[in-house]
Amino acid sequence: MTVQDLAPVRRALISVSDKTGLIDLARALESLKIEILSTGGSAKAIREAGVAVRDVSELTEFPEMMDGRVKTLHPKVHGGLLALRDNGMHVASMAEHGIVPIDLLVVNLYPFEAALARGAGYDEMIENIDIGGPAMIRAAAKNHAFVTTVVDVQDYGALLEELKAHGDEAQTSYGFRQKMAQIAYARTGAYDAAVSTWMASAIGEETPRRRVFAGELKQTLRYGENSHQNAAFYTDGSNRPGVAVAEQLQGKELSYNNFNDTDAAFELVSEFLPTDGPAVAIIKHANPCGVAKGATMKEAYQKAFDCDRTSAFGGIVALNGALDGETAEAISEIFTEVVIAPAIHQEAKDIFARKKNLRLILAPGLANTAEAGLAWKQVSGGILVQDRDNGALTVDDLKVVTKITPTEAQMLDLLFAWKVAKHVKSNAIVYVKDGATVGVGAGQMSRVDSALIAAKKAERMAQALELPQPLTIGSAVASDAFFPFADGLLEAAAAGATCVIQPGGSMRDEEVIAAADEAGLAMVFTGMRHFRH
Ligand SMILES: NC(=O)c1ncn([C@@H]2O[C@H](COP(=O)(O)O)[C@@H](O)[C@H]2O)c1NC=O
Repeated sequence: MTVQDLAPVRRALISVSDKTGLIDLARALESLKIEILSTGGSAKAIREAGVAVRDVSELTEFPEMMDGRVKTLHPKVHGGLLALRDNGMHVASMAEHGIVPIDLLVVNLYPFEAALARGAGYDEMIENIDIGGPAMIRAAAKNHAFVTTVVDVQDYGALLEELKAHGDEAQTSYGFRQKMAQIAYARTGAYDAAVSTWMASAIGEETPRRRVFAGELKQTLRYGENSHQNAAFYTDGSNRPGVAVAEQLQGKELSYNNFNDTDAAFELVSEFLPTDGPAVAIIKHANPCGVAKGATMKEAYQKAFDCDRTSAFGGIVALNGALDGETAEAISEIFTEVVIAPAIHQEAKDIFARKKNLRLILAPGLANTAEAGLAWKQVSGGILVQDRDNGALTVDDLKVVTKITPTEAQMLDLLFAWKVAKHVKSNAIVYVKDGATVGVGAGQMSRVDSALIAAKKAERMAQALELPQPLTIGSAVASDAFFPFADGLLEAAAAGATCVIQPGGSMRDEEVIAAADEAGLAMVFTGMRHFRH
């Protein structure tokens, strides 16, 4: 096979489920003197628009049959796509069997992903698995030395430009065909990823022997976690509310770290439903440095900010409700990288318009933290897959293990601390008072250190705010995993915590409970752990 840079396009086969842009494309191809072959519905639409088109069934001399399951699966189609135009034997076979070359394939597939999104039943999903389309795409893309393959409506414009760019005859360059072939294979790969992932869940296969992940480029990023790392953001097609589908209203492009931190902030604040009242989370390096509820959004922000004002500088702020003017004014007082909210008042937009660098993101509603799904993490040579941590508790799930039972107000703070601890890197210790974090210890290798660091931060804030004592005095404390020894719990007690929430389940639970009783603490067990790494 010799690769020609320019390949003529004299015949196209169009078979599209999504008919967007179809007529304009067909008209343009006709004006370029390209013969159009097409399948049932596509051919009908083209013909109705007054453009000349030949039915594939006329070419194959076979009717489309079995509800469209068989229409293009024929040697006259696949031979026309796959034949090497410079191979004598291929050319002879074409002549012998009446196969004509097909130089351009335009296909988009049965809308399997859309059927999945609307929760279609098993039989409907099966009928939405396209067979003939992927077969043609793979054939044409393999023969990109001669054939151009287009699978995305968004590429119609580039195709037409390319066809017109090389003189009077419609031709495409090798580079263009290669580029389109790569996209084509990624499309069929993503399609089969969606089919196999759906199938695993439909048949209750939790750990299928083979798994595929597919992504679509949302944007290239200036760099990754560090400036020497290339990076890009790919969406997974789930349309889950959050950073992937949110709209950026102003500010510089989100960086890799911005995406990561904004996601962490938004997932955390989404733990608090609008019915819980206004809530704000401030995130640095994927850990919260302040989370609070308030009577107003401004109050929630102020309380979150007061947890750790030093760390909040350059942070990511996420809100569970509308960003109003007074909250925007308060946020504007320090340097903030990103603000994300499910609604943004015009007044807030006007205030942030003065802060050109601040990235303002409008999310389409809160994330559903209870939603089931998979979480992926790359390790050397593989990918770890697990269920998303969608664990959630109510007061009824808690077991009081100490002599003292938490009061109703303490219970509320314990549950608040527990929700926050779920989003803090382990070992996580979170002190909460009156619906606001007052100390967060994150990512330490020792639980005792997390308890100590959080308490130290609270002391520092008390000094800065000129409070008579740290807010950890009389606080509720959450530990994301059990206390293996009493020492971590005693550190929290020394910091002034009066009630504790933790999973329980340690070999030394008895010892830890005895220490809690002796320190006069109320303690509840959740029976659920929230490690996060
Ligand atoms: N079975 C086949 O031979 C076949 N060939 C093409 N298709 C698909 O049929 C759709 C277009 O159908 P229509 O032109 O009838 O609207 C395209 O999404 C295309 O990928 C097929 N359908 C399913 O496999």
